[in-house]
Parts: sequence; C-alpha cells; structure tokens
Amino acid sequence: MSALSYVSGDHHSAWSTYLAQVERVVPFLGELEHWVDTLRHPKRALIVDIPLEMDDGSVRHFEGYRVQHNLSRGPGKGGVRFHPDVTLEEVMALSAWMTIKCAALNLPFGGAKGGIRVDPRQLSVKELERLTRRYTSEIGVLIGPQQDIPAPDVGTNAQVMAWMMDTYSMNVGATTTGVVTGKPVHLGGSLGRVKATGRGVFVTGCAAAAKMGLAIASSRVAVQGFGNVGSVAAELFYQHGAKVIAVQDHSGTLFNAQGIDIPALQAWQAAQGKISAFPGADNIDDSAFWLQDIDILVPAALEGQITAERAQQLTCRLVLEGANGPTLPQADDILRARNIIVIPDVICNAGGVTVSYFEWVQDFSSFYWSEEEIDQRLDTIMKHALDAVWEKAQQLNVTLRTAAYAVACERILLARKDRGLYP
Ligand SMILES: NC(=O)c1ccc[n+]([C@@H]2O[C@H](COP(=O)([O-])OP(=O)(O)OC[C@H]3O[C@@H](n4cnc5c(N)ncnc54)[C@H](O)[C@@H]3O)[C@@H](O)[C@H]2O)c1
Ligand SMILES: N[C@@H](CCC(=O)O)C(=O)O
Repeated sequence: MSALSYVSGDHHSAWSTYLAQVERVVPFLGELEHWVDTLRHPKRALIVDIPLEMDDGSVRHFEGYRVQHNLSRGPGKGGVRFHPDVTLEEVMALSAWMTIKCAALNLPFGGAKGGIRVDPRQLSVKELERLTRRYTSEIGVLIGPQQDIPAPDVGTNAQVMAWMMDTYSMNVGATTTGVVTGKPVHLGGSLGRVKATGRGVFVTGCAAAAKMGLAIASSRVAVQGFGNVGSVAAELFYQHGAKVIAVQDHSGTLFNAQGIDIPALQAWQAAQGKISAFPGADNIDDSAFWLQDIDILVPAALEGQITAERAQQLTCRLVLEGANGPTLPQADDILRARNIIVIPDVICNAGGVTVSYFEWVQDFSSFYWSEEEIDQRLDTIMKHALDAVWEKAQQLNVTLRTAAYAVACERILLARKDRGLYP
C-alpha cells in the first residue's frame, strides 16, 4: 500500500475511516486482492478556486473540489456538498463511498463527489447562484453526462442542480439534462427523487427489522439530521406507526416520549430553517440524544457521529445509516460485539443514487416514468441489495458493512482486472 502525498494521515478523518473499511474486506477478496490498491487511490482530484462577487461588491474566494474516485464500472456519480467543513480528504472519502455504493447496488457508475467549503446559509440566493455557476464552470473539464454526473448532497438541492445543468448547457451550447441528477421535475428531474434516499432508508430498515423480529409499528426511533434524508425517513416511520421520540439537527435536539408530530416538525423546519424551539417537544442537551431508550437510530447528518463512546451508550437494536460514513471503525466493532445491527450507508442510503440512475436513464430516453413505477423499482432494488448483503454477511461471518464491501469490491476489481492497465 502506498500512502498519498496529499493526505493528512489524520486517523479520525473520513478518508481514514474508508481505508479501514477497505482493509477489513481484503481477506475475502481471493485473487482480486492483487487489484485492491486501486481502491486506495482516487483516479482524479481537482481543486478549484471560486471567486465570488458578494452582493455588497466585495470579492471572496472559496475552495471547491471534484474527485473521481473510481471509473472502472462507468461514469463518475455522486453529489455536491456545500458545507463550511468540506475538505479534499472528506470529498475523497465521499467519492470512494459512492464507488462502493454504486457497485453494491450494481448501478453502472463509478464513484465521484464534489463540494465547496462554504456555509450556504450565510449567502443570499443570488450569491449562491453565482457561486454554483462558477463552480460548475470550473469543474466543467471533468463533468458530463458520460463522464461524471453530480447530484444533491448536504447543503445543495434541486435548485442548485438546475443552475448546474443550465451553466453546463450554456458552456457546451446545448441543453444537457443528463449532466446532473436531482433536478426539478419540470427540468428533466425524476418523480420520486426528492424522497428516494429517505424512502430507501425506511425500506431497508423495514426489511432488516423483519429479519430481526422487530415490529416497526411499536418501535421508538431517533433521527439525527432533519434535512432531505432524515426528515423523509422520519416521516415514513411516523406514517407507519413508529414513535420518533428524538430528533437532532445543527440547531439542537428535540425529545418527546410520546413521539414527535413529524409533519408538524417538517412545517416548523420549513418555516424556521431549523428544528430548535419547536413547540411540540422539549429541547434537550445534544449529548442526551445518544442516551435515549430507542429501538432504531437513523444517523442522517454528517460523518463520524457514532464514536466508540457513543456506540457503548446506544440502547437501540438497529442503526440505519442515512448519512455517509457516520460510524467510526472502532464503533463498528463495539456495535457488533453488542449485537446491534448496522445497515451500512453504502446500502441503506443508496435510494438516492438509485433514483438518480433512473433520472439519468429517463433523460437519455426522454421518456418519463410514473412515481408508482419508480417507487416500485426502487423498493425492489433496495430489498434485493439488502438480502444479498445479509446472506453474504452470514456466509462470511462478518458485519453487513464488510459484506457490502465484499459484494461491491468483487464487482469493481473484476472490472479493473478485465479492463487491464495499459493504454
Ligand atoms: N441527499 C441525498 O440524496 C443523499 C443521499 C445519500 C446520502 N446522503 C447523506 O445523508 C446525509 C444528510 O444529507 P442531506 O441531503 O439530508 O443533507 P441536508 O443538507 O438536507 O440536511 C443535513 C441535516 O444535517 C443536520 N446537521 C448538520 N450538522 C449537524 C450536526 N453537527 N449535528 C446534527 N445535525 C447536523 C442539518 O441541520 C440538516 O438537518 C449526508 O451524510 C449525505 O451525504 C444524502
Ligand atoms: N449525495 C447522494 C446522492 C448521489 C447521487 O444521487 O448521485 C449520495 O451520497 O448518495
């Protein structure tokens, strides 16, 4: 294994977490181990400077990235994150998790990710549009409907995707809907995409709960992150009779032992831009979130949230990783020792990229599917992927994460091997 010169070596970074996860699958790769080093090397990493004229006339510079981790199985695919903590190493890890995710679901994509180190909440809509357009032009050398297809992630949404699509289209001189997914439906977006990730979390959660003999309707759930992923997952659990007793976002933590009224919280969040001070629950200390008496935990915010210490404290039986990389490797070991089942990010939150794949296919054929058709296909793919990984975990006697990596890495490395190395 060769270390990358541009990596910090920080053992708590998302990239370190990803590398540790790869390490755990190596004993199960057989002769494909010969190729595993390819997974430790992003194919391309672009750093861009984005000068932005602010509304007051001043100019600020922001750092942006697009990383294509692996392209062995198809064009790069993965979201764009706007967040003040974004770094190159984080984007590398997020792009690598996309490689594993797309292969675990058998989608014809490699893995990519992008981001800008910025707090989008501090920008006006016009500043955000200018920032997005300049970023899109700067990464234009890498993206394209057959090269690399961005999508939403933390801090971005359908509007940001519309600006990206429009900027790319202006630069190439033709409307190119297939360059990004997660667009508004009237601009070539797919029905079902907005709710797809949360829906996938719920569907895989139900399938896992059924295998464990855990009844959703009487379960107690805690959700960290109340954005695109967390709020939809919470809504589906609520609709199916579960009590969502704790919700946390960047502004604070809510608790209601009788269950929080999720539609009311969604309305509050939409109006306030945060969950804190919601009148239908108590505001509790953030650290208390991890101590509640629950059956199911849905981390749906950022990486590294389930530390070894928190893994010891959790009372749940099931963790559904809506977020990418929420569990540190040491915590994974503790959860396994405590018989807490973790449905890993690369399966659990794959509903989003799966419907992104549907969107990309629909854009190419200019033939659009009904929401019912999309939901049915999504549910089938998610359940099938979970079943395959569950069976693999039993066969190898490993966690579901390592089993998912075994399924995915076999596909990626076989593609690498058969494509060969020489130009
Ligand atoms: N959007 C997608 O389609 C998609 C698909 C798969 C995975 N994911 C992953 O899901 C996670 C959430 O993404 P999203 O699209 O819902 O983002 P989002 O921007 O819509 O929401 C993020 C949420 O996390 C909360 N948050 C931020 N910092 C926090 C902190 N320190 N503590 C608690 N909460 C905090 C925010 O308040 C917000 O509620 C990310 O890990 C992302 O990579 C997103
Ligand atoms: N950002 C999302 C969605 C990616 C996509 O749709 O391409 C993820 O992490 O899976």
